[in-house]
Amino acid sequence: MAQKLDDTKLLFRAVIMGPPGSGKGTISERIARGFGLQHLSSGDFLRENIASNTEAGVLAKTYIEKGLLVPDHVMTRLLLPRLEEMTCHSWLLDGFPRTLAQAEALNSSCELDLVISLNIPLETLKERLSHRWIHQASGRVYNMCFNPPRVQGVDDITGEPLIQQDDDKPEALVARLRHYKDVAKPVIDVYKAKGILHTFSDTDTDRIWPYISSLLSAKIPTDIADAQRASTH
Ligand SMILES: Nc1ncnc2c1ncn2[C@@H]1O[C@H](COP(=O)(O)OP(=O)(O)OP(=O)(O)O)[C@@H](O)[C@H]1O
Ligand SMILES: Nc1nc2c(ncn2[C@H]2C[C@H](O)[C@@H](COP(=O)(O)OP(=O)(O)O)O2)c(=O)[nH]1
Repeated sequence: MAQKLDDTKLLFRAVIMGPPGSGKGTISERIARGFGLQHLSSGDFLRENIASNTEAGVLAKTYIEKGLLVPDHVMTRLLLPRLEEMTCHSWLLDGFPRTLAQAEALNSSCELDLVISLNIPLETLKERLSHRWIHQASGRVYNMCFNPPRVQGVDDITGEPLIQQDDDKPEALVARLRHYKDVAKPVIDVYKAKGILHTFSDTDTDRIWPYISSLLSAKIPTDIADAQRASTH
């Protein structure tokens, strides 16, 4: 159940998990908009730290550039203080935890209400990522079929060129998806054992979304959603 801080404030904490391309970013945006949860993306947070040259950002960059996960102690040192600042907010974490060690660290710092796991067929992931283009500075994501930019090849907001990440290219994908499975399995098992895991399987985000939306409507009391929407707008 949502954690009660005082007589008036209820908080809701959720995690969204899934392999690269499963729609975490797309669905997180819809949840943030529809239910007022603050969307915290580990990738965006790392990019902000890299852009502002923080000590952790400089260190993280050396791993990301090699296509490696950032070490657990760096991630937890970055993310947990950020979550501790959010004591008055309901949030949705995207991209963290990715490993068992990260899940254990998160577990000792807060209690989660819900974990959404996206289980999308491999062929669909390959197809989607081969069409994914991003605006590198902001992390804004486009798909040339699903949500294309207004002008082909350029970011809607800045007009800067879009790029395709090397690890979204077909030759890197299969290894990346296999690696995700190996690392995520024990994390998923932990949340399953806690009884907070909800798994969604389909080839289309638009078909999954109504189920996620009704789950959240049932789990998030209306007064939390209203209060969160009011505080984020
Ligand atoms: N929880 C984490 N633990 C370790 N490294 C992380 C974590 N989150 C992000 N990273 C690092 O930052 C990079 C960018 O993360 P981001 O989530 O934006 O993209 P991604 O790995 O391409 O995944 P996805 O396609 O699922 O969004 C990752 O490739 C990884 O190196
Ligand atoms: N064709 C198609 N593309 C989709 C669908 N849902 C999301 N996408 C696109 C948006 C992105 O370009 C790409 C991956 O989605 P994302 O939200 O970035 O996923 P994730 O890597 O954060 O998990 O796929 C979908 O349902 N169909």
